[in-house]
Amino acid sequence: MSLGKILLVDDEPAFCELASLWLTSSGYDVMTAGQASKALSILESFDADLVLLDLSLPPEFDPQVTLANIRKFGARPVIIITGHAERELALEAISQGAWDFIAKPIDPDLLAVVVKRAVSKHLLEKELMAVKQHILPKKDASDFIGCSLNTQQVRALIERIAPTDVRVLVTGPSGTGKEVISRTIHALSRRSDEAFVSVHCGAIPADLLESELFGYTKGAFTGAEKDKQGLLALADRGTLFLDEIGEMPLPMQVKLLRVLQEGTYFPVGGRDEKSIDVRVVSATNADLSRKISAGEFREDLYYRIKGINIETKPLNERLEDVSILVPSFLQQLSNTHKQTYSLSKEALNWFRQQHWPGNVRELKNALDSVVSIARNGEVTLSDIALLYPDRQTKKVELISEESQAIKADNVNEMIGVNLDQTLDEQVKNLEIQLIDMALLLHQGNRSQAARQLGLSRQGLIKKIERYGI
Ligand SMILES: Nc1ncnc2c1ncn2[C@@H]1O[C@H](COP(=O)(O)OP(=O)(O)OP(=O)(O)O)[C@@H](O)[C@H]1O
Repeated sequence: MSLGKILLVDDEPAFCELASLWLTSSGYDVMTAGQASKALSILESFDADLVLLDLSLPPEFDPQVTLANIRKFGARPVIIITGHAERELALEAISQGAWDFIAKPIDPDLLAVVVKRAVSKHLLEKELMAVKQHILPKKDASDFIGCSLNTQQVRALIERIAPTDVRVLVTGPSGTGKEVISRTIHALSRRSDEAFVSVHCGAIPADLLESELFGYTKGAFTGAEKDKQGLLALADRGTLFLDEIGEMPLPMQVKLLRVLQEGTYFPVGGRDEKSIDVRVVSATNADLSRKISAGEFREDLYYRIKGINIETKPLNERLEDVSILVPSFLQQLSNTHKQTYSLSKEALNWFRQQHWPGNVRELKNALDSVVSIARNGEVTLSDIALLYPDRQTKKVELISEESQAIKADNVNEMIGVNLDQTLDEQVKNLEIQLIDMALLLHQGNRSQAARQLGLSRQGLIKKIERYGI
């Protein structure tokens, strides 16, 4: 196993060859470069844990130029190797961010110690970062992606209620992100270190649901050869996600109601009452009021699970979100496949102009498909036409009530994402665009636009002045 990756930057081929042989035989992966610019391009594909850098490099052969570029090597340690052994230069190199300084001719024993220390430090830092990213709780609801007012409101609600223990019912059409919302609530809650247990109430056969949820004791039924914990026990201290709760059979609804009222249950066949501490988040695309009227869903259970209701809208009522969803999913695909994907402007417009009856799930699947056939990672309209020959690029109307006056094209032109900009710049641009949109919708009436944006009239005027709208 390699001890780490080292990039050696020196313009003397003989030294490069010798040092590289020596480091390789000591267990490191080594690449070499004769110039700083070449070294930087190697780093794009070779994630070195250490850079060994000569200070006097072509074309300038000026140590000051090399010193000024040290930060371009990123967070990895840089050890300066040079014939210029002056103390001044050494100190300057360290002040510019170098890890250490070794003078030629190099003592191999000293190099071995210094290299080992620097590589270990960097590998430990990388490990620590990975652990931190894994364990640090997320602080916002940005996993629920979108820029429409509705999506922003949902995100704000998630962030407000996640830290409480209130029960949540997420309703809305299939593929609109109900599970994303539920997982985000868990991730932002004080229970985030505990389990998020998902139960698909419609997918588990009715006669198995009780034992799946409550577990069973040995001998409870034929085949129950030993005690088995149920999903409720697994979710203890965490979050229980009851997906498609509208499909839960009535007899099971009665039993669930008892758990929610008492916080206790009996495993199937068991006499020992178990206590449970779970936060319940439920989701459904069914109309529960209609189901209650039809006698298919218990009203008392409805009020037990409802707590706070978050409602998701169909994607075609918030088509602005497509402009943010597509680049975000594209970025996720690039990360997963370790390849850069991009989308031509026309292709992005095509995505903005579809109706997406299957909502975000359909949009995401369509993007997955076209990316898989795109040449050189760039998705074009012709790739889309190959997979969706019947879906022409056409103008669509936004159908949300308050947006009826605006053509989708207008909105899409107004809401743009640019991943090259800083977050602050993008937030500012988004604010300007949303204010523009609200003013347009209300024919310039600032009071109505402010109400729509959830601002006071004075607050809106301040923003208009600040942004020079
Ligand atoms: N706003 C969103 N941000 C990020 N991803 C989303 C969003 N909405 C939906 N998705 C993605 O779309 C797919 C479907 O989402 P999800 O399963 O949460 O929908 P759902 O409403 O629970 O669907 P169903 O009712 O069919 O279970 C997932 O891949 C999810 O990651």
